[in-house]
Amino acid sequence: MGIPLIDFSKLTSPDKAVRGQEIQTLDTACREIGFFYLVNTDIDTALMSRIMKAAKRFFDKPLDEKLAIDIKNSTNHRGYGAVGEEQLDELNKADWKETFDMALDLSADHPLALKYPKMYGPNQNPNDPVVLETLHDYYVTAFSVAQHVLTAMADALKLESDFFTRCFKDHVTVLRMIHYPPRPSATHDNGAGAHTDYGCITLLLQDEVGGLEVKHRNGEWIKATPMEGSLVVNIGDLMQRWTNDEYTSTAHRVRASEADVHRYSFPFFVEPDYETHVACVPSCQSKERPAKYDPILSGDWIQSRFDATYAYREQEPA
Ligand SMILES: O=C(O)CCC(=O)C(=O)O
Ligand SMILES: [Fe+2]
Repeated sequence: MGIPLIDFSKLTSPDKAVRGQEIQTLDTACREIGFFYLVNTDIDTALMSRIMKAAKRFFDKPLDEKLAIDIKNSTNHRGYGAVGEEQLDELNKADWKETFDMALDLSADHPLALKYPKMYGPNQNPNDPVVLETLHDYYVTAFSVAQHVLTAMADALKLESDFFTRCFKDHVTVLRMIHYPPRPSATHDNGAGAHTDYGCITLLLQDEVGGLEVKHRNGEWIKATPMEGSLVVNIGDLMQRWTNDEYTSTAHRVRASEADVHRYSFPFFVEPDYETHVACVPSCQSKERPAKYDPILSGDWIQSRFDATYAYREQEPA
């Protein structure tokens, strides 16, 4: 089984029959593999190529300029992460990548930043206005695409259409740029270690290099081969929990690029308001299938997943 393809223009079609059929395909993809390609979105090829250029511009800057916005100096995890800083798979080698994270930009004295300082607060922005403007444009457009996908998922799960989207007032959705530089040695085959994503859904834009692999439930790793103009979307842990394990958060990894090859990718981690009450959705439980998980605040859950990654990193630096 490969990775299914969903047509965003059909998901948002005014023709009920067309939309209904695509929602059915979406539902099956979310249950069976938790990954799909999304085509014909509002992120047009011009915006895709703008953000690719912006990433090259940003990561090409001298290291000391990037370290001026080091993610280590941010309590709320925003800014630049140097190579070796993140290790997603604790049994493997350090991820061979550098990153940049941004999200909703709140001042440090905003009530939410005071209450949840690890999640809310200021961004650490690149000082290049072209890069910053591009990131902003991409964020806004990707957010709108994500909201349409979440609406379709709510419909697929027979919930009120805004069941998920109403939880995105003070959301913690993160846009990340990743640069995978050429691998340091022939034996370092790890771009990003095997992991699942923490949030609701992730919308990933990748360049033409390839390397992303998805773990099928039969144990095989399937290549998510780049498809021009598409996003790769996957279900995260929070959505899996919300749906009582009906929608699947699937492990994935990135193989290191070949010698001399640079890869760029852009995950958009769609995560709701910290105080979203995540309790098993009504349509995913019954007498025969009781709720498996206790209700939890979205932010507490995401934070606990995050802290687990950090704890490991602090014990055993890469
Ligand atoms: O770079 C990629 O293709 C995937 C990255 C990823 O899975 C992540 O950052 O969570
Ligand atoms: Fe991921």
